[in-house]
Amino acid sequence: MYAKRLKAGGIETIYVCDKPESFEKLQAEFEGTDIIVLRDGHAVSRLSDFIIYSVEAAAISPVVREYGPSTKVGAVVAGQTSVKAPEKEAFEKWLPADVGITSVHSLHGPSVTTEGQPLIIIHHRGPESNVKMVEDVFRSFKSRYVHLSYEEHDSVTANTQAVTHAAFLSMGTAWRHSAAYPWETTRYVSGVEVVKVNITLRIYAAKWHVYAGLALLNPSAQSQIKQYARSATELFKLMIENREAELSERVWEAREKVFGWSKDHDPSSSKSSTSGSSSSSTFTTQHSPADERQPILLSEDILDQFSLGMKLAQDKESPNSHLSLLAMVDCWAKLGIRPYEHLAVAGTPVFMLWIGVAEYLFRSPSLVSSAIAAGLSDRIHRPDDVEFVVAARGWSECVTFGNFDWYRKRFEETADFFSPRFEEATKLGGRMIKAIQEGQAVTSHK
Ligand SMILES: NC(=O)C1=CN([C@@H]2O[C@H](COP(=O)(O)OP(=O)(O)OC[C@H]3O[C@@H](n4cnc5c(N)ncnc54)[C@H](OP(=O)(O)O)[C@@H]3O)[C@@H](O)[C@H]2O)C=CC1
Ligand SMILES: O=C(O)C(=O)Cc1ccc(O)cc1
Repeated sequence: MYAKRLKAGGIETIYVCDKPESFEKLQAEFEGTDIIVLRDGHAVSRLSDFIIYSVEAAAISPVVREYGPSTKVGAVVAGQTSVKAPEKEAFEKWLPADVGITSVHSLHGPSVTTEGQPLIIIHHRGPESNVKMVEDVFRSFKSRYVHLSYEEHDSVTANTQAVTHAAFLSMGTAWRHSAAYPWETTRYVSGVEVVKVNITLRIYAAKWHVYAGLALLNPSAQSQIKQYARSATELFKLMIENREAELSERVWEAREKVFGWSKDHDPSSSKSSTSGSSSSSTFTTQHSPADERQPILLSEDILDQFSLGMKLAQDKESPNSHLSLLAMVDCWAKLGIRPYEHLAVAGTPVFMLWIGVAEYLFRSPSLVSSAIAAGLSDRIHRPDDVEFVVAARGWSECVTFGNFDWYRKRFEETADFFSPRFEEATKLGGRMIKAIQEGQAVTSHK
């Protein structure tokens, strides 16, 4: 993606390489373009003024160790790695001292437009003028530059990506263990359920190592994923033990802490009432911009257009505990995560949609009450909730254990289950993201 878009954006000379054994394959891929394919990283490093390592996070150290010493004197080196702790260590250890380090990270996948998306720039070593050079290289992307340190990068992406992916990965694992395609039941074919299903499939259709890297190698990610699993487990126990008062208190407190809305406040219906400022509150409320902004998601009717399943006229909505969402907001509250602030700095499309789904549920006091009631009494979703808790715990253990092979196996088993619908889901999901982002752009320009 970078080679092709940078070329299209006017960068004159671009050298690329893959592993030496993939040289011929890469030549075929770039045939007819002006992009110059070289045999290995030594050849690229000796010729280039700006070098971007775009490899798996787990491979960054051996790859920089091999090719870093060949870097041209005075060149600037970057990585596109999604987690920066291992990249920083590898660059410091293996790059010659006369080489600058100004790294990057585009916060989106290759099928999304670069325009308006955050592009993190990390200036770590070398003259300040290198930052301008990097900004100029990427100018044609029309991305939004965000300047962070290596450490700030890993902290913000743990908050935005790691725990969000854990939620969608758990949904996928739960559906697989229920041996049910969500679009074949009547329960996941409309409204916000469409977003849950499409994003889950989008993640499972992508490369396992991207998610494994940012979950297993980011120092802040493990504890957050563990808290998400703990939140899901504790809320579920309150549900099945029928501890209504405790469940309600916990959910409403989390709503207030994360969104700034006190229990009786419905931001959609009474714009004038104050939010999150109840003096009886025992929480320090976050003065969230949630109250002043337009909702992230589109209307339910529009979301229905992106469904993989069909809603039949006679289908009655059965109430859903939305355990995955109650657990997310509880987890954000427990960790003091401020989702809107992180979204504004460095949100990915997936994170934006996930906040949108949580916001949709938590905006409406009646939907929150109905989710709590469903959690306590509904028997239709409960088997899915059991699978969800087991799945969330399983992903958390896998990440804590830090084993890439285990992660890959868990990921690929569920990916295989969903693979027949990947093509269609990726197209639908892409259109859905575009529609929602365009809706956002329209409302933010009003
Ligand atoms: N995909 C996404 O949405 C995003 C990804 N990123 C990050 O970008 C980086 C690249 O990801 P992505 O392009 O998606 O993944 P890919 O799997 O497509 O690319 C990784 C490449 O690195 C090559 N590679 C692995 N080991 C070596 C080695 N020893 N020497 C030379 N090349 C090697 C791989 O070769 P081979 O295939 O032969 O193993 C592969 O071509 C990752 O760190 C990822 O986290 C960042 C933003 C978004
Ligand atoms: O939006 C997301 O969270 C994605 O899943 C796509 C993605 C994956 C890896 C990155 O480093 C950046 C974006």
